[in-house]
Amino acid sequence: MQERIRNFSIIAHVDHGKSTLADRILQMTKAVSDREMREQFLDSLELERERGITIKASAVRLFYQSKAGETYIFNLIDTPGHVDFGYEVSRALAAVEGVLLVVDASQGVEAQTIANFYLAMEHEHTIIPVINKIDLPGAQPLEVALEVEEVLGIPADDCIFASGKTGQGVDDILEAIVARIPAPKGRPEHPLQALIFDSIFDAYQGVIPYVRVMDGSIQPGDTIRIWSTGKVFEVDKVGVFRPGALEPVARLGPGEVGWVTAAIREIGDAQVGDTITSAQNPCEAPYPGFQPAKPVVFAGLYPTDTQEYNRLREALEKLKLNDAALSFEPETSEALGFGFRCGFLGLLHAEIVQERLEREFDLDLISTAPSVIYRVKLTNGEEIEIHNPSELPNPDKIEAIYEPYVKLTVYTPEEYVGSIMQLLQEKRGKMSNMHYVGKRVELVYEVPFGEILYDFHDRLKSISRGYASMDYEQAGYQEGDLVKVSILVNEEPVDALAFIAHKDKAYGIGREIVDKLAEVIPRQQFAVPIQAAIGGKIIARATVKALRKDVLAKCYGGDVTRKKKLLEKQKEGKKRMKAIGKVDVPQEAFLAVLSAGRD
Ligand SMILES: Nc1nc2c(ncn2[C@@H]2O[C@H](COP(=O)(O)OP(=O)(O)OP(=O)(O)O)[C@@H](O)[C@H]2O)c(=O)[nH]1
Repeated sequence: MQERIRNFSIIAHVDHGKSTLADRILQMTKAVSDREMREQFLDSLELERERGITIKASAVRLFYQSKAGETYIFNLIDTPGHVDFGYEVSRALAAVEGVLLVVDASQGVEAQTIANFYLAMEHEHTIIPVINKIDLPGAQPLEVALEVEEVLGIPADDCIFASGKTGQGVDDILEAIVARIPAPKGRPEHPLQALIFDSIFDAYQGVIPYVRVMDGSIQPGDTIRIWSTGKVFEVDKVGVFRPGALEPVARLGPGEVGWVTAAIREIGDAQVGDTITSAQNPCEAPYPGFQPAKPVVFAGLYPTDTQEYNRLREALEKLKLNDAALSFEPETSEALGFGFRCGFLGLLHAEIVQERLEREFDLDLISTAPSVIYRVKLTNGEEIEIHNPSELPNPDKIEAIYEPYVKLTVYTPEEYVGSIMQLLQEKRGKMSNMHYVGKRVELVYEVPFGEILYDFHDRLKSISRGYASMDYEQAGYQEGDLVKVSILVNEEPVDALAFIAHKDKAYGIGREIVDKLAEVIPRQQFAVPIQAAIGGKIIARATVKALRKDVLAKCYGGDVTRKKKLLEKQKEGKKRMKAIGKVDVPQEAFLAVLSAGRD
């Protein structure tokens, strides 16, 4: 039985066609009938479908009848490709023995192709290179196969040419999965050791951990222990993933991928990365090698309606269960009231969390501009971490400020190298390596993380006509000449608008922000000054001019329904506003810092 199991993931640079290929595999293994088939079947979140990207890894069990006539169980774990979600990729990889490394035949090897390849190598997985989208008119499958050989050291002959769209070559992929990927090794007679690689929260069943059984087996009625918390539960059901459903089975043996219900109510009791073992006969050690997700970007999330604070907390708790990388703690802002400081893996992650909170939990939120984590050495010798720019102490208390750096790898055709180097210089980057791989160049830089957080990726794409790609990893802290810029609206400092910037850039950014705020803050009955300041010194100012007439003035004595309509409309418009003193400030204003001074 165990020798007929194949556990694998699909990894690729973003948009190289993982989800489409997974769809085709589902279809060709008859897991989904042609009638049920819809595009990107595994992307079950509404948001994933709309954005066309995969956010969460999902698992599915398939049956494949090989050309030799034997039936195999395939457990396919789909993974996201965006750099923000690298954590999900590493979790998925801990649960499989092999990967399909998908490379777009018209784009070739890109930064995340390389990064994902190394992740798979670290796990010592079998790698099946798939040159995908060969149906495209611009496809150059042979050249890309040679590039795979040159850059990654995988023989070009190992590559399978395929199209997830037309299905061409997909049967070769299925045969290669059987032939090249080893069966899982687990030992049935050993004590249970199961790795939690994902989990969901169900209102009725509680936390449902998704597991990969490493050793031993698990079945209903077993008493299990969660390794890190020591908590004990009785297993209610176990099962496997069928397309669109959780299907119960009698037991999960070594090498199998499935789910467990055990009336686990507390969200913290079955964390991703933890190990489940037997309470009576525990394994010796937890499954190693999991990197806990570490948020690197922080932003405040506040309900527009202060009454919704508790609902927001509950929503965050539920979401966290489904998203191991999310962190949050209560925060109060003078301007925005009670909310949460939330930690994310990157900006896309932050955006997605906010959208999911609003859609799935029907909340209306204001978010502050995301910021990196600064470290500050105080004059009294103490060292603190700053997750929120408004918390930065006064300059006289600060000895040094340190900002996070990333090791940024850019992979580009050689003709764009000049402009990319210029962009990196502007971002205060320092080159640490550059080498040619055929006609492509790999640039490695150390850059302040805060500098590439906002629009760097867009700018890189635009100056290279979409051909350059990037990947980054955190690379420690370095001292920086940084200052806090406060923003004052109607003479009042607004804590939620404060930001930290390099001294040389602070003036420019401050200028742009006050101009932007003056644009987006609606006119009031009175003129509203907007100012940027460093310490007590005003560095920029702008004014929101006073309204000339009030909305109702023109229907004075007129039609009552029209008047009502106008008031309704005004209320609508207020939805995403926060009153700061006497001034209504819209959501856009809090994000003004994102677009200002970045180019
Ligand atoms: N012509 C052609 N287009 C394809 C093929 N496979 C995928 N595409 C298209 O490429 C785009 C990206 O495909 P996805 O399957 O969503 O890519 P992905 O790698 O799963 O993307 P993420 O989930 O965001 O990482 C979509 O517009 C697909 O329709 C293919 O074999 N041929």
